[in-house]
Amino acid sequence: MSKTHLGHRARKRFGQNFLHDQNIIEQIVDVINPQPQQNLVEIGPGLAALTEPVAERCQFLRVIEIDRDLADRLESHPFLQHQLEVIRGDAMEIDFRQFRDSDKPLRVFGNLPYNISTPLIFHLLEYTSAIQDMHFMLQKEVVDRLAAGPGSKTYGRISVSVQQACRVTPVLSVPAGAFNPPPKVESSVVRLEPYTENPTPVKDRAQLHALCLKAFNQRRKTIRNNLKGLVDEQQLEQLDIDPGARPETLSVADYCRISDWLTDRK
Ligand SMILES: C[S@@+](CC[C@H](N)C(=O)[O-])C[C@H]1O[C@@H](n2cnc3c(N)ncnc32)[C@H](O)[C@@H]1O
Repeated sequence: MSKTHLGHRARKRFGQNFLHDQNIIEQIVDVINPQPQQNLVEIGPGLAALTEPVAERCQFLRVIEIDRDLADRLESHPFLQHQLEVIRGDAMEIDFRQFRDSDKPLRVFGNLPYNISTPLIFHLLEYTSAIQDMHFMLQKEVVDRLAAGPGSKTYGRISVSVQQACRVTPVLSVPAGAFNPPPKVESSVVRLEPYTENPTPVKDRAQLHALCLKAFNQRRKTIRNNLKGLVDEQQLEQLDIDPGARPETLSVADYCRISDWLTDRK
């Protein structure tokens, strides 16, 4: 356990790095831009660094917190009690469709626990039809991967899967000193906006995710080799894909074409 912050010992296993820099907190809340009556959900409110200023602007919000001590604190918060619905549990197990409201599209935000940020993003991709936007603090390295285009060293499976579903915009760099305890890495805030009119539709997202896992398994190998047993060379050519290309040179649209071919073949 690390040093105390507001009387709470940060728990490593829950990825607890609490924001304490008021200037950065204000910048993040400005980026989220919460409005009265909006349907907001925060993942990992912790000691309410973002919760308080967001609740001030939107009047009511739901928060999902796994740490029982922190959930207790939030439920008895001196001035937020009536503005919060505290959901105790693991965000990875939450069906976000339950928060859908036909008049108020869901907005999700959070300073995410870095130890589960990638699986959590994949979990949230299952609910993009119910979500208007997401703002997350992540390791800078993860934000770079989310935003990377083909040909870049950081372009990989998560870039393809997330960019297929969402517009990705890195919005703010945050130094380690803004947190208590400071993480060992740099952080960034990213905005993810699920497409309403998708420029790269795909028939089955689970198929696309499985395909990308295989395609990027060995980055030095060609796409022909990585997809051996799944798609043969001739088929790749028919799909207008060079079988000798490396996985990081294929576009999101290329992966969607292969994925749809696999789906149709089932
Ligand atoms: C990086 S801290 C951020 C805390 C606070 N929002 C802030 O910015 O100071 C991550 C928070 O997520 C909570 N958390 C960790 N794993 C979680 C999970 N699976 N589901 C929900 N909350 C989780 C932690 O207990 C902690 O409060």
